[in-house]
Order: sequence, then structure tokens, then C-alpha cells
Amino acid sequence: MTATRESLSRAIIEAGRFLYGRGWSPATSSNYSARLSGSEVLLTVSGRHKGELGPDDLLAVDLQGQSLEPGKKPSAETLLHTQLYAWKPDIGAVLHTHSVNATVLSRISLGDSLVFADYELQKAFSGISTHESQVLVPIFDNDQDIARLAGRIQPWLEAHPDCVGYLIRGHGLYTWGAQMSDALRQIEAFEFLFECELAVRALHRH
Ligand SMILES: CSCCC(=O)C(=O)COP(=O)(O)O
Ligand SMILES: [Zn+2]
Repeated sequence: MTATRESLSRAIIEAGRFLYGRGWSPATSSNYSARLSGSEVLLTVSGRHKGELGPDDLLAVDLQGQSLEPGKKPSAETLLHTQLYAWKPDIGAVLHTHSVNATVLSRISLGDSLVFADYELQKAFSGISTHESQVLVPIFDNDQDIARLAGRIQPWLEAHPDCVGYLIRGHGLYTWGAQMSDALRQIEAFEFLFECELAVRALHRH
């Protein structure tokens, strides 16, 4: 069945309620999107409360991140969404969240990536079928210049076609999927792994 703007709007609004309810999109943070076509994306308007989204809080942008709806301001992080849709035509939804665990873990990890290995829950990521795998999650330093940040992320994506998500240090998580349900599953999987990692590190300090 082809997704309509109405069904994709509903999926984004429901995702916002869920992610805000879990505490992963506080204080108007986060942005969400879904692919409308080969050249257009439905995205959250900048600055909106993500637990109280309605259809007016969404707008269409092109793959260059330009608003197609005058009067509506797209997310400040639009380019981080559109670069993913341009990177892979099978991406249908992108989620960006600001959880405590993603923020803390990305701040205390001094390297430029995290590796998750031997967790059964890694199988929640698209393309992974065994715990005997490694999920490599890059951490990019935060930047208020989103075009510059996208420019630093692009070569990493091109070199890692199996990438399932990335962290921005002190900021949050980006992940994606063929459909909104896939992106939501990956958000939950990342959050589970972040919590495990922080718990393991806390135990090792004693
Ligand atoms: C209050 S959070 C600061 C901006 C941010 O990181 C974010 O995710 C939300 O920005 P948007 O423009 O998409 O509302
Ligand atoms: Zn953000």
C-alpha cells in the first residue's frame, strides 16, 4: 500500500507522542521525518513540542532541505535528514532524539565512535542477524552550523553503507529505517544499548 501524506503525518505525530512519553524528546528538542516521494520529505516544523504535534506542525521539504511550504520554518537540522534520504533511496523515515543516556554517553566517550558487541538486542537493527556482530556508532562533535556538520557526516556515511545510526556529542541520536516502525525499533534498541553501556561502565568504576 502506498503511504499518503495523511498516513505519514499520523506516523510522525504518533512517533512524537511515544518518544516524548519516554523522555527522549524533551523541551521541544528532536525532529522527525518521513519520505513523501523520491524528491520530497515530510518533516517537523522547527521548535514545536514533539509530544503535541498536529498536522500543521509538519511541512514538505525537497532533498536540498528547502521548504516547499512558505510560512513554515523547517527543523534547524533539516539537512541531517535530507542527506540521509539522498544517501539511500530505501530510507523511508528518520528520527532524531535527545535522551539523557545518548547525551551522557556521547559526552563521556572521548573517542570518535562506540562499538556494541555480543548483545542479543543488536538483532533489532536492520541487516543484523546475530549477537556475534559489531555495531559501530560514530560520534560527531556538535556544531551549530548544520551544513558544516552534515559535511563532516557525509564521508562517514559513504564509507560505511551499513551504518544504522550516529551520535552527536552532547546533543543526541540519529537513526532511520525503511518505515517509521523500523526507525522506532532502532531508537528503542539504541536506548537499551546506551543504558546497558552506562550500567557496565558504572559497575567497572567500583
Ligand atoms: C531545544 S533543542 C535545540 C535544537 C535541537 O537540537 C533540536 O533537535 C530541535 O530543533 P528543531 O529546529 O527541529 O525544533
Ligand atoms: Zn537536536
